[in-house]
Amino acid sequence: MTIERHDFTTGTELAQSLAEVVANKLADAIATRGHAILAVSGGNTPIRLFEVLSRQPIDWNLVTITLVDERFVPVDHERSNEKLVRDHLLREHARVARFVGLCNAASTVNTAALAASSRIDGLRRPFDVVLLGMGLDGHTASFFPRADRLDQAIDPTTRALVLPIHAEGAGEKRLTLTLPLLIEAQLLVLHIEGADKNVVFEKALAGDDEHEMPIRAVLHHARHPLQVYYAN
Ligand SMILES: O=C1O[C@H](COP(=O)(O)O)[C@@H](O)[C@H](O)[C@H]1O
Repeated sequence: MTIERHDFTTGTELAQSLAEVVANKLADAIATRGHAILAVSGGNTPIRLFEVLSRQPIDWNLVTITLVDERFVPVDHERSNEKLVRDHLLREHARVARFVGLCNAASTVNTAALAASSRIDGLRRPFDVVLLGMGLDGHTASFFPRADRLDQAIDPTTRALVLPIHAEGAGEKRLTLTLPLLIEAQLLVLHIEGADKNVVFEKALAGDDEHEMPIRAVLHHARHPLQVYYAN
């Protein structure tokens, strides 16, 4: 496992620096392959980053944005990661990007996962940029400790793309991209803010049990150095 750590005094400085790095990577992909793919996390941490990123002057009409995970709620629900992306990232210059969500009007999380798998299967791999977050329980994407499908979700050899997943600590049922899609990203970023998350991250580095702290599956299998962006 190789980690490259980037520490910042404030979340604002982090957002500015990371937004430029992500935009440059997307612009490189556009120059080389004609389009770029960005997969982002939900939750609260990326809001400031999304807003700075949305103002980066790149060819957003050639960028596809998707999610690493989603809560199985209506897409206009306050806890929807899609809503977060629509409100904070798909605006300014980035409003013209193509968005591929994980939720649809499916009546069950299983059928939503099947539909999302076929949409994700249509995207070029490896993704150019994957932005991960981490919860205080050591989850990333929707790889929660004790989740019902955690074994398959963090299997680096699984052929599944999107899984329905449920865990006690996760609130609603979830949809998650599986580990292979994340670890093969050309630029893989873990974005964490706050001293409490830093403590959790140090604990993850100090142990091996991926079921206890599923973020370790990313640490163990990332194909390129994991870029850790941290602000107090
Ligand atoms: O539930 C989720 O939580 C994590 C971390 O969120 P945060 O609010 O602590 O930043 C997030 O990475 C994930 O995408 C989201 O679904």
